[in-house]
Amino acid sequence: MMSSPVPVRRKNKANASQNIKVFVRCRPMNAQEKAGKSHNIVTVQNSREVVVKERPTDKFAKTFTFDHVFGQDSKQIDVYKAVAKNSVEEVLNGFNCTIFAYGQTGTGKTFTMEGERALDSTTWEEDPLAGIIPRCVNHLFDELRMQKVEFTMRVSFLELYNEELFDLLSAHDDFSKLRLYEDSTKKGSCIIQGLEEVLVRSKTDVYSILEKGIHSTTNGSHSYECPLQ
Ligand SMILES: Nc1ncnc2c1ncn2[C@@H]1O[C@H](COP(=O)(O)OP(=O)(O)OP(=O)(O)O)[C@@H](O)[C@H]1O
Repeated sequence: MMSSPVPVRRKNKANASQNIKVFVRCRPMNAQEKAGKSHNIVTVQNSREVVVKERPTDKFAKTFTFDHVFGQDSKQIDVYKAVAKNSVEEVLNGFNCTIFAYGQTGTGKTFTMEGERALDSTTWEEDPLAGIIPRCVNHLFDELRMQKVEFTMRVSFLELYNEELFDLLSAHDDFSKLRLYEDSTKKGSCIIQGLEEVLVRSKTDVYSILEKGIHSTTNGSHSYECPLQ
């Protein structure tokens, strides 16, 4: 079993001291690990703690505490509700939020952020396997439609691979135009110059951008960051 921590940076007026949250999601063993008779080194002790024991015979174990721990049977909807739902609401209140999935290859970042498509499901929206990104989009558009406000939404999709930046929505193959700067006017922010920003009008627009971006990834591997602004 491996773990994939998902820290969430939040600016919350009411709780400004707690603007970063760290979650861990443990994925089930895959077929190869089962066939190889691998053993779990991580046990979910309760909703906040994992216990790591490198070998089953080890006497000593280390306990790590997080804001929330998701076990191997956790559902996409429950991860969304605990990790991202509040951030979407904060974005709608004018705050910037980032949801960042971190973990070694094969730990479940793509599964958590993007999700998968169940065979019998026609849209991202109804899909129980949809991850955090399509669920955020769904939530944002539903809320904005209910509030009947005028809005503009632009989407960028960026991959950081082997310390290089790739614009997944760019029509050109020349990635050298992408440059990363610290934003001197906003503390803690950065600017990616040259990054494509696509205007979107509906959930469907975003889902097709998501599909397009996924097809452009290097190796199908991602470093996932989902900035909500
Ligand atoms: N919570 C989960 N429940 C069931 N299967 C999962 C879960 N998390 C990951 N998997 C499965 O594990 C495999 C690896 O997951 P995934 O591709 O999301 O990893 P990753 O961290 O994005 O890897 P990489 O960095 O190489 O892109 C996939 O086949 C995925 O379906």
